[in-house]
Amino acid sequence: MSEQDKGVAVITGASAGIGAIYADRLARRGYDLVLVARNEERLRALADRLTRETGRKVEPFKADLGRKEDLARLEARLRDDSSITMLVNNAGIGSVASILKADIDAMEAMIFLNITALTRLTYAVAPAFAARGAGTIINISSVVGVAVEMLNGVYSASKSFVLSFGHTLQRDLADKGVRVQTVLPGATATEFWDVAGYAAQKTSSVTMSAADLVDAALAGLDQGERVTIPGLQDVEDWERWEEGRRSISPKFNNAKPSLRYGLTPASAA
Ligand SMILES: NC(=O)C1=CN([C@@H]2O[C@H](COP(=O)(O)OP(=O)(O)OC[C@H]3O[C@@H](n4cnc5c(N)ncnc54)[C@H](OP(=O)(O)O)[C@@H]3O)[C@@H](O)[C@H]2O)C=CC1
Ligand SMILES: N[C@@H](C=O)C(=O)O
Repeated sequence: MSEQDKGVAVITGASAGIGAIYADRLARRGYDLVLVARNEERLRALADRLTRETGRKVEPFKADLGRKEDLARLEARLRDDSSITMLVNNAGIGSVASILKADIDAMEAMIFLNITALTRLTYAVAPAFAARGAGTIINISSVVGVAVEMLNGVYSASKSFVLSFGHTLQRDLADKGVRVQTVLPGATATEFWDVAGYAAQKTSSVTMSAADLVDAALAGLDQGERVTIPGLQDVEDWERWEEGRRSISPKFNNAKPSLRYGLTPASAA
């Protein structure tokens, strides 16, 4: 790999929305690309345009990450291709339905794509990056991973998983030369909302463009942020939240239940 060569970025969910913008921006930053999604026609059109405009090598990789066989093909590629230097775990679907309206099979499929696929792809690439002492993993979570009551509960919980998983990846990979960034988009104007069942959100005054979202997320990566929340205006709000979470953590484990439960500890009985 030459000095200007950034290697290959694998982007899941690259046929539309946030993933397609990552593809554009990373090609312009000098990455060759592997673009993953189900819609091959869209992937090819994007790959042709980016190759024409940037001269980078761009490969469409048709895969339904909701299917184990397709996921396994991509896992193998991530394990075996030493030119891969970045994974953007972006593919995901959402819903606005409450538990009384949502279909359980659709929820299971969402869990598989948003959690299982993202986890398996990370587990495939992380040992290779750690062995090479370099690599970047970008996981797309959501602000609803924190503001969990805002959308469908399974969707929000899946994004809380991505945020928690990111914290421990950062802990486990910190001294291995592997960067891990977790991105929490707020409402962003993409087809996500057509799939989720609330298309009107795309034109709301608080909704960000996918271009602004990705440009801010990449600026956050450049600044060394581990968690990037493009819409949050004051980063101290996040820092206070994190400080609260970290300061309560050492207080949870205790051999005795709290006095507020009024129990006589078993050890004294
Ligand atoms: N838009 C928003 O407001 C927010 C989005 N996010 C997150 O951002 C990420 C990207 O979403 P966004 O760009 O908005 O949504 P889009 O619907 O615009 O894009 C989703 C992408 O994922 C791909 N995809 C969906 N299902 C599968 C599958 N089974 N296998 C492979 N690829 C799949 C789609 O391609 P194809 O159909 O061709 O397979 C598409 O490329 C998601 O993880 C989402 O949860 C987070 C917060 C807010
Ligand atoms: N983050 C968006 C969805 O995940 C939202 O804010 O609605």
